[in-house]
Amino acid sequence: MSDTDLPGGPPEIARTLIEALPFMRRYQGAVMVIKYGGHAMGDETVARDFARDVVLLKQVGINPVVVHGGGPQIKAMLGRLKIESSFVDGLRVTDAATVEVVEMVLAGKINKEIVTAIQTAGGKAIGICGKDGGLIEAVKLKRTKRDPDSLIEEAVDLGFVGDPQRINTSLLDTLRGTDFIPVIAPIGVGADGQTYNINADTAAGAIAGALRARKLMMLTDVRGVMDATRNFVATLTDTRARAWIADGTISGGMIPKIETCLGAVERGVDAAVILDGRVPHAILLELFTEHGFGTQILRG
Ligand SMILES: Nc1ncnc2c1ncn2[C@@H]1O[C@H](COP(=O)(O)OP(=O)(O)O)[C@@H](O)[C@H]1O
Ligand SMILES: CC(=O)N[C@@H](CCC(=O)OP(=O)(O)O)C(=O)O
Repeated sequence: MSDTDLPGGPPEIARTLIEALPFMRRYQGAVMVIKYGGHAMGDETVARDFARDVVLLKQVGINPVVVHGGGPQIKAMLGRLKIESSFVDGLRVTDAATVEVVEMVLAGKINKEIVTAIQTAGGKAIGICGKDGGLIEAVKLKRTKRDPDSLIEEAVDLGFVGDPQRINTSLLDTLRGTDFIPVIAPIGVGADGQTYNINADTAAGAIAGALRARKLMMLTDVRGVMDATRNFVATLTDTRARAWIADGTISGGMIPKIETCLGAVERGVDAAVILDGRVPHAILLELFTEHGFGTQILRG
């Protein structure tokens, strides 16, 4: 039997593994923060593949840290409980009843589902939220909006939406030398014990910055960042990103995502990438191929 009888068979698999080798060597021991968005985790097969990818990273000596969202799942639970919800610039306005549901869904249900998926894929995972070990110290997020008529900056009250002030990495540092993969729900805690709902992108960026991660990967439900004509862009600079936010090319949930990536590279993360988590093995394609897979956010 010749190689041509084996389309996508052993020779191609071997080539793929060989191509991955230099990247595996380059990333040996590196911390990779993976933001796993609520939209990216919808499908059961994709969720299983995600877990397998994370286990593979750990197996080859990389240190994945998973920070997850769960916006659609929070929406569904709030709907069942008949609690109304609204968003300002991609952030959920969070009152006392809402923050309770957010914590239940994120730190309870979703966090443990991801832990179970990783364990089922043969890895070891430990699920925590920003309260555990005082991981994410937060304060109430301050937001202002300019009134288009008077041009005066007005305060917008988002309720219990948190702004991470300090990331206590000691628990994550301890886990780094072990087999355990941390899975983090974006719930923060105030000095007074108040629970805060933190946008998962923001939490992932703060954690990636504090850990000086090699890469921050933001898994979402689009190919990457799209320009005004809806074409995929492979790289996006700071200046262009800000212009596109101002003219509406980038909107909604993509705004905190881009702001987070910009903040992370400023804080010393080598690369921040937005990629399609619905594509099977998106993480492996990003890390172990020459051209990567998503939109890379750059300074300048
Ligand atoms: N320029 C843009 N390029 C890509 N997506 C965009 C853009 N502007 C807005 N979006 C929206 O941002 C969404 C991703 O943000 P979000 O829904 O918060 O995802 P996640 O739940 O994964 O965090 C996309 O589904 C898309 O509708
Ligand atoms: C303040 C704020 O908006 N918090 C988010 C937290 C979850 C999240 O960010 O989930 P995704 O990554 O799936 O969008 C929320 O309540 O939906």
